[in-house]
Amino acid sequence: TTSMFRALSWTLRGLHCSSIPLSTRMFSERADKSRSLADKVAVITGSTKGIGFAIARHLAQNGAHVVICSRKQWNVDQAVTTLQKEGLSVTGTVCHVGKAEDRDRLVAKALEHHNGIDFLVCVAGVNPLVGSTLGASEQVWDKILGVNVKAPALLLSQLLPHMENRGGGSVVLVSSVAAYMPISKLGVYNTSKTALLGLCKSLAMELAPKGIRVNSIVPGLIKTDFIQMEKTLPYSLSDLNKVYGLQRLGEPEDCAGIVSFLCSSDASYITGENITVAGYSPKL
Ligand SMILES: NC(=O)C1=CN([C@@H]2O[C@H](COP(=O)(O)OP(=O)(O)OC[C@H]3O[C@@H](n4cnc5c(N)ncnc54)[C@H](OP(=O)(O)O)[C@@H]3O)[C@@H](O)[C@H]2O)C=CC1
Ligand SMILES: O=C1Nc2ccccc2C1=O
Repeated sequence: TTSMFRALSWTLRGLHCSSIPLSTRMFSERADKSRSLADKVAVITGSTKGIGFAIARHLAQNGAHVVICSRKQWNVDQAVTTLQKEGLSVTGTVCHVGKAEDRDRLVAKALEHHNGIDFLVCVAGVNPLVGSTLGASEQVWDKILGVNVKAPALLLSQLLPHMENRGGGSVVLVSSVAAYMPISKLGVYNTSKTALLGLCKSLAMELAPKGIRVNSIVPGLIKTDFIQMEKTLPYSLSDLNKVYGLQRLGEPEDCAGIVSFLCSSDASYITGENITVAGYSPKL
């Protein structure tokens, strides 16, 4: 509960609500110490739109230098320009996370002006298939697992020495409630998002001795371009939230404060966690 309260405080800080009454002196002192991510460097994949863009903006508002990327140069240019105009420290490059040479370019970009990397947030994800799991071609399996599951691990392996240089770091993976509760006709995607939860646990264990924490966020339905294909499904996923939840769909910004929190020193004893951001709780 305390960590969720801190997470909420981070979310509100991002919205510049600095006048929140803090209940205890101890909490207040700790929060002050960890206010800033200044001098930290964050790499965020799939960050020119939607959830990744909101996370990039929030981390940068908290003082981090943020390196954004996505597949399309135009999207990168637009996103960098928008955030720089807001006075934020942001650079970017084209990177399709499934391509080794693109990942190399991203790492080089992140190291251009800085001598290490502190945070990696893996947001890029794809779902090219609406259809049955067993009807999926090998090509579809390779694409979905390649981008959603393999790429975060491969990119992290490239960034690892640069995180170790900094004496530790924080990694955040982006799964989905589809990991817990399969969405019909998205079987391969569901499977990839469940695999990410396993990846989170394994990496958390392997990297703990190096002081690198690995957590994941598990979004529910968030209003972005990604969910356009929901309209092709024979039912409305937002009904779930209407029955169990906070009676609204999520906004990309709903996913941002929790990531800044997980990167911050307030979360320094939290690793291997999967945190749902769905307006309802799909698990015990
Ligand atoms: N929206 C939702 O309801 C939910 C989303 N998620 C997850 O959140 C993540 C982001 O989704 P969301 O923000 O909604 O999607 P958006 O479509 O709004 O944004 C996706 C971003 O990722 C980039 N991108 C796509 N493919 C790649 C790739 N191969 N390499 C690098 N960048 C890429 C896109 O830019 P470009 O086209 O230039 O590459 C864009 O910047 C995904 O992993 C998704 O599975 C999870 C649960 C719910
Ligand atoms: O792709 C997705 N579509 C969704 C709809 C509802 C909840 C999660 C998701 C996804 O991750």
